[in-house]
Amino acid sequence: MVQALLDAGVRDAVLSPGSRNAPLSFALLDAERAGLLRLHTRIDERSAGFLALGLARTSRRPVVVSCTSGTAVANLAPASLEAHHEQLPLVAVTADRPERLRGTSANQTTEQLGLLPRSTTHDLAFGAADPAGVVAELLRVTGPVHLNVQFDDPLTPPDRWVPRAPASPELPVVPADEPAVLARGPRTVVVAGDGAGDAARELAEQGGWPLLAEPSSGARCGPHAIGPYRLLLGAAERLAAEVERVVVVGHPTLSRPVTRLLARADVEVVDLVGDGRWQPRPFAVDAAAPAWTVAPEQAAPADADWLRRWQEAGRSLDAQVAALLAAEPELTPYEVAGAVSRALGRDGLLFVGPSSPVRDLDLMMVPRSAASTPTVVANRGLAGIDGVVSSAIGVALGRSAGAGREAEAVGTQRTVALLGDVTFLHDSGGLVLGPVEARPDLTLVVVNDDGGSIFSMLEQGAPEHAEEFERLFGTPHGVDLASLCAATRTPHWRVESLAELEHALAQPAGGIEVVEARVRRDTRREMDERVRNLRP
Ligand SMILES: Cc1ncc(C[n+]2csc(CCOP(=O)(O)OP(=O)(O)O)c2C)c(N)n1
Ligand SMILES: C=C(O[C@H]1C=C[C@H](C(=O)CCC(=O)O)[C@@H](C(=O)O)[C@@H]1O)C(=O)O
Ligand SMILES: [Mg+2]
Repeated sequence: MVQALLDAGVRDAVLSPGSRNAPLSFALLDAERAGLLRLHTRIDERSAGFLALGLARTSRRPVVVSCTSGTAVANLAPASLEAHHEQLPLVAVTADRPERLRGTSANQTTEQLGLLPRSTTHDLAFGAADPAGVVAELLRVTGPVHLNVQFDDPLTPPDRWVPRAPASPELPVVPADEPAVLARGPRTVVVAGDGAGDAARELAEQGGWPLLAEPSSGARCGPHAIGPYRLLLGAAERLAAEVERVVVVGHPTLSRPVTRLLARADVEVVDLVGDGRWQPRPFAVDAAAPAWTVAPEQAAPADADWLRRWQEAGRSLDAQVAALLAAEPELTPYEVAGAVSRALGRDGLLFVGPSSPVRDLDLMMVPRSAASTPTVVANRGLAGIDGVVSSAIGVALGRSAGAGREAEAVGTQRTVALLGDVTFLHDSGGLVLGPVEARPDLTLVVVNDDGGSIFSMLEQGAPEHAEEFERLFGTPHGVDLASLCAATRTPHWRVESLAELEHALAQPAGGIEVVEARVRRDTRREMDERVRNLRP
């Protein structure tokens, strides 16, 4: 089975300890000893799943996560769900008791098929005829896979196994789709959500249209990208009212003004479907194709000033946001996001957590040239706050040279993560690594406002809910992150000012480190309102 996984392109495996999965554990170690894969062990299966997800994201290979039977399997569900919504190749190989024990009160025995509901599932009977064929077939699907393997005693191998070097599988080459032709036509904007890719930027530049690109779109660069687009789409914004057509690419998830724009009855929506991961759309679509190109012979856009007006308005708002923040007496979360985005160059990679950090980055990440923009990735499939520390470690490891790894999937410079304090606490167990586990260079920038500030800026943050807010939504915790990091001997640096933060970012310690930026949460709603009320 492990040989089949190697032949299918697996080069990383994450293992959580157990007895029932011992046959697999020994075989995975044998494969590592043969230099054919990297084995990572993690105590917590939920962290293991998200570590594997991060590895799959940047290595662009299927990654195995393996565990014992029982509740361990259910702990892989969050990462498997995220893998489904992002169509990432997560291969859960779970150990099970033999079928004859199912439905009995045998120890650590439950119905494991279906525990990972959005995964292509196969139940492999003990001693099955052709496990390799099963694995090879399973790994041809896109998205998460659940291979449930019944193991029977004895669980420890009589001798060691010597795997053979896998034939390097030709990673599937997806043929480029023949693009459909799009008239230059009306006042158009291109919305690039998570995973959109460079096609969104290229189309916007072909059409002469403004590009409204989220940080993890892979398109937030070039002269058409409008940084503070979300403010320009705000309620009272004239430019937004003039939009007649939207080309939507990738998975937009960040802001209600974009959701409202896509839902407008007077706006034509053209969908660049790509690989179809996010179909069907939650809004009406007037035209869809896997690829689009602008008719070269078409006349110039109906409104020759359309792009220039967006660019000027964007520059005006950028300047106003900078002035507003400069007048703040203390470090703000917006400045943290801006400093982190400036700290990375072309080959840098930023993993951004959900909630306010990704939205602050959406406002503050000033678009640069395509040649100088770092890669930005996030778990936007379901925007969970779970597993973010582990996914960030996995993303960093997936970039580094490993067993049998070809050239870098993405960049070679440093990896930084930007996440909130509640998100960090939710997976601080991701910092628990054994003494021989591979450790990447990774700076985790934790924006600590002692709770969940996102809720302050939503309906539940309104003054009428003030009495219940902290207990139900703010969830202050008072955790001392320095002590928490000390427990795993993770270097920790607390900063209170922009200068300190920039200094910390310029001095990466090597290995996994935490830079804690202390900011206020009690002024967030009011400051957010002032930002949203800015007008070009
Ligand atoms: C697994 C999961 N649980 C709960 C939520 C709901 N949720 C979204 S954001 C958030 C709070 C995040 O707080 P923090 O990480 O500190 O970010 P902040 O908004 O304070 O910057 C919560 C609980 C979620 N998205 N995923
Ligand atoms: C808190 C959760 O997620 C919510 C976070 C923000 C979303 C939102 O409305 C952002 C508004 C904006 O920036 O324009 C909200 C939403 O999509 O409605 C998310 O539910 C959560 O419960 O996970
Ligand atoms: Mg917070």
